[in-house]
Amino acid sequence: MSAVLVKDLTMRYRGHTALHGIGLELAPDTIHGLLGRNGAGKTTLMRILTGQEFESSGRVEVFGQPPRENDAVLRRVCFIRESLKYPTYFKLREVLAAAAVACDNWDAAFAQRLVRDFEVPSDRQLKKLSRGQLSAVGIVIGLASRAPLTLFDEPYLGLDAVARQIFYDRLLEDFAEHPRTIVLSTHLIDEVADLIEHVVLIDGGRVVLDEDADELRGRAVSVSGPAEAVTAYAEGVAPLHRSELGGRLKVALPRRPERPADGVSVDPLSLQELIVLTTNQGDRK
Ligand SMILES: Nc1ncnc2c1ncn2[C@@H]1O[C@H](COP(=O)(O)OP(=O)(O)OP(=O)(O)O)[C@@H](O)[C@H]1O
Repeated sequence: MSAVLVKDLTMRYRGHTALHGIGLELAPDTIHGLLGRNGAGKTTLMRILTGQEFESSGRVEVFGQPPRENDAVLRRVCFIRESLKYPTYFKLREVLAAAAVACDNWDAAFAQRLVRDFEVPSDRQLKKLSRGQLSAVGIVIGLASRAPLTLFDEPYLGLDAVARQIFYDRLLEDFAEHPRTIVLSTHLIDEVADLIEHVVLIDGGRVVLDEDADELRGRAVSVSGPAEAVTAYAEGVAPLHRSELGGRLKVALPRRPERPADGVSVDPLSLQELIVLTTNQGDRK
C-alpha cells in the first residue's frame, strides 16, 4: 500500500487555484523531496495530507484512508512547518511532554539527544529562543515523533549550516534504523540531494516531475569545451540549456553514451541544476 495516494486533487481558494488536478503516489519507508518554486503549491498539498485543509475536489488517501477529520490517520502523521507556533509561555520540556502524548512512537531518549545536539536551552521560555533554536525545536519533534508519515516544510528557518548538517545526519541515521515515510520540502536542493530517494517537483500547482532521485541524477549531463567540438558532440540532440562565452560552449544534454572528443568534458548535472532546468522549461510552455 502506498503511504500517500492522491488522484485528481484540486484546491481552489477564492480567485486562485493552488493545485490543478494533481496525481501522486508516495511509496512507504522512503525519503521524498517535495520541491518547487515559491507559491508552487507544496504547503497546500502538505496541509491537505495532514488534514489541516480540505481539498476542493479529488481523492486523497494517507495509509489507505482519507485524512480529513480522521484521528486514526492523523495520529500517524507529524507535520513540521517553517514557523510553528507554540504557547509562548511554554518551555522546551513542556512542548516535548505534549509531543510525547500526541505521538504514538515518541522516543524520549532520542529527543533528549537531539536537544543536546542542537544545544537548545530546556529551561527558557520558547518565546525567548532565537529563530534558529525555535526551528531546532520543530526538528527535534519531527524526528523524535518517528511518525509513520513525517512532513517537514522548510523546517530550518534561521538554522545555521552546522545545525542543518546535524539534522540531515540524524535523519539518515534514524531512518536507517526506523524506516518511515518522510516528505521534505526545501529550497536547499543541493544540501538534500544525497538524502532524498524520490523527487516530486511541483510547478504552478501541477506535478512536473515524479521520479526516483537515482534515475534523475543519471538523466542529464553538462557538456563543455571548445564550441565547435561541443556542437559536434551534441549534434542531433536538443539541448536542455545552452550558454556560450568566448569560444567555449556549455550545454546541458540528456545523457549521451558517446565518448566526447579531446578537450570536451562531460559532467553529471546536479539535482539542483536539473530541477531549475525542468522548472524553466515549464515556464516556457
Ligand atoms: N488561504 C489561501 N488563500 C488564497 N490563496 C492561497 C492560500 N494559501 C495559499 N494560497 C496560494 O496558493 C499558492 C500555493 O501556495 P503554497 O503555500 O502551497 O506554496 P508553496 O509551494 O508552499 O510556496 P513556498 O515555497 O513559498 O512556501 C500560492 O499562490 C498562494 O498564494
